[in-house]
Amino acid sequence: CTRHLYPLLTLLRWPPTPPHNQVNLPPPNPPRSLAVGMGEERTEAWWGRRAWALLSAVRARAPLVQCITNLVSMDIAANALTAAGASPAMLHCIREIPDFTPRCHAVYINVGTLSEDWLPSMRAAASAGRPWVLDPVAAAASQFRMEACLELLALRPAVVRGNASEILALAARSDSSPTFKGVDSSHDSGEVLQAAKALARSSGTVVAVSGAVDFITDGEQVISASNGVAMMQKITATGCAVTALIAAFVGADPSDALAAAACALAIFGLAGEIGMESAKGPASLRMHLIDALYGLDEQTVTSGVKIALLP
Ligand SMILES: Nc1ncnc2c1ncn2[C@@H]1O[C@H](COP(=O)(O)OP(=O)(O)OP(=O)(O)O)[C@@H](O)[C@H]1O
Ligand SMILES: Cc1ncsc1CCO
Ligand SMILES: [Mg+2]
Repeated sequence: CTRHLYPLLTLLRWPPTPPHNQVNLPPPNPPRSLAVGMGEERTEAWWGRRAWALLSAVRARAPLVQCITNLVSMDIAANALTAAGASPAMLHCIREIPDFTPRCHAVYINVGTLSEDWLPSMRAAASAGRPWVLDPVAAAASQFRMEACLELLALRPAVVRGNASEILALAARSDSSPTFKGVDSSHDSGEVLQAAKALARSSGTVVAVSGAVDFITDGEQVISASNGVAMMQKITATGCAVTALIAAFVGADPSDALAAAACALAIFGLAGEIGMESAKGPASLRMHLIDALYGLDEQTVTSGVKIALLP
């Protein structure tokens, strides 16, 4: 009898669904800040404890991270987030943003395969009131892309993470670099520190430059994170994946985006170092890095991350 009843109930729209505007859940509770020991001197040991506290918070809180990211990176970003304990959702349809984005702990926006169709979704998600993180892939590729990045930047991401060339182009607001190499960097991270600081100050966000050493700045303080292996550059979209991880860390504790970005970069690099012990090349490093991220324990993180506040 119930077999026949169900189609009938569906036709009668029973049970009734609430009106559209009541389907929205309230935004997630603001996570409890992990800002313990904030007054203490930020020694290497302090950073080790902080990195472990943040990774533990991601595992415990499983922050929901909406990712509007490029088509190349979707798989590695979703897998890195899941291995770290976060909950990724690759949604980019503008019709879904009013319902879905307010429920997220953080939003990740990446312009790697930008199109006119996706830009309105990026604007809407960045404006939804959730903490969000920008990856300005190949910012200097075209005038359209540079203008899109600058427009998104004006919507105040908590963190912008790019490679050295991307940060340099954004800081100069210029898409006409003679050394432009597409999604890859033609500069070292250390070369663009002043540009990163200037960009952080002018945009009011934390800026992270990845490379052999990652630098993270709010325009005043500069933090270095020196984990990672060069082979990570030979896996496409590792930069996109680490920006997604930064979004998860910000989602787990939005109170200190500078620390969240530094710890996410160091932890991702540490997973790369451990992964490299078993890898034979880029393809197996990709797999072992994700395994290592999943398996990190307290001892490995507290003794393995290399984070320092520059004088
Ligand atoms: N020479 C290196 N030594 C150690 N780690 C590195 C090196 N170069 C990059 N990394 C690490 O690799 C990751 C990706 O950084 P990278 O600067 O290559 O990003 P990206 O150019 O934006 O990458 P993609 O566009 O492919 O996503 C970061 O975690 C970074 O710390
Ligand atoms: C290869 C590539 N092209 C656009 S995005 C992307 C992934 C690395 O940034
Ligand atoms: Mg990149």
